Amino acid sequence: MSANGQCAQAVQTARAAQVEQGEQTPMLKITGLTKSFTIHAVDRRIQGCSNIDLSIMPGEFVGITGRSGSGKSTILRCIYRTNLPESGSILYDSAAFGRIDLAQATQRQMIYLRTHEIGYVSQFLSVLPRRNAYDIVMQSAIETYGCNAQAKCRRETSAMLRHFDLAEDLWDVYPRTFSGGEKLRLNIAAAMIKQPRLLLLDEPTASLDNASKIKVRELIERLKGQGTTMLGIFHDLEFMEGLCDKEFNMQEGMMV
Ligand SMILES: Nc1ncnc2c1ncn2[C@@H]1O[C@H](COP(=O)(O)OP(=O)(O)OP(=O)(O)O)[C@@H](O)[C@H]1O
Repeated sequence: MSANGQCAQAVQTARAAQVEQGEQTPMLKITGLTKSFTIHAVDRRIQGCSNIDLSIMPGEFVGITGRSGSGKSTILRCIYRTNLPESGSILYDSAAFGRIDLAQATQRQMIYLRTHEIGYVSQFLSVLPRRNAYDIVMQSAIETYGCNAQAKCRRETSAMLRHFDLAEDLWDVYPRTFSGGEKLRLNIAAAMIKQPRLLLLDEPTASLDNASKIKVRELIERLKGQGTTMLGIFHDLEFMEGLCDKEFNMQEGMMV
């Protein structure tokens, strides 16, 4: 068994003991998270988020709302570590590493977690060069099911692309030319095929029509049913209704 496999087994045993003793720990516990940005060109400091405390239990769906620029995405980017937190801790209950502070984790640990445990869907697709739409989702499937399960990966990839109504004549096209909604649907398909333990959703319905929003909602409900823990930012309050277990509002970098 690999080192990661042994580590994951030890973590599972410890977790089972906790559940037996009725001490379920949060999947994510953020304490005092602060992040500001320095814009050197104008010698200015801009507050992203300030002194954020937030706990999410396993399987919970937590929603964050708030005005544009209030710091919502900064929190998600600190968890995913595309922003390096300035202070505070982000304790994540990892399957492979046990309790790990994402604010302090190494790059190698973060790459492992992004590949296997933590998914991120943003309103923007970071397009990979020379990868067509099918290959992008297929790559996520291979990372999930392994390269020995090619047939299953192909089946799941096609099913996911069809679920999000991505026209088959776009499957072999580089997504650089896609519309905003097509890019977003592809992004969601690639993230959701992984069935991550923790899914971060940064306005996943921003440029979708109603039919696509319903499909996103269906998939979120399915993931929730499977026990995926989710933290999502939404402007569309109607979409959030009945979906979130807890809801927080951000104002000027603080959670209220
Ligand atoms: N990389 C960066 N460099 C400089 N300033 C940044 C950077 N990222 C975010 N900010 C600033 O931090 C503040 C919070 O940004 P953030 O993206 O978290 O807001 P938001 O609430 O997600 O907004 P929106 O709803 O419009 O996406 C904003 O004032 C923004 O200009």
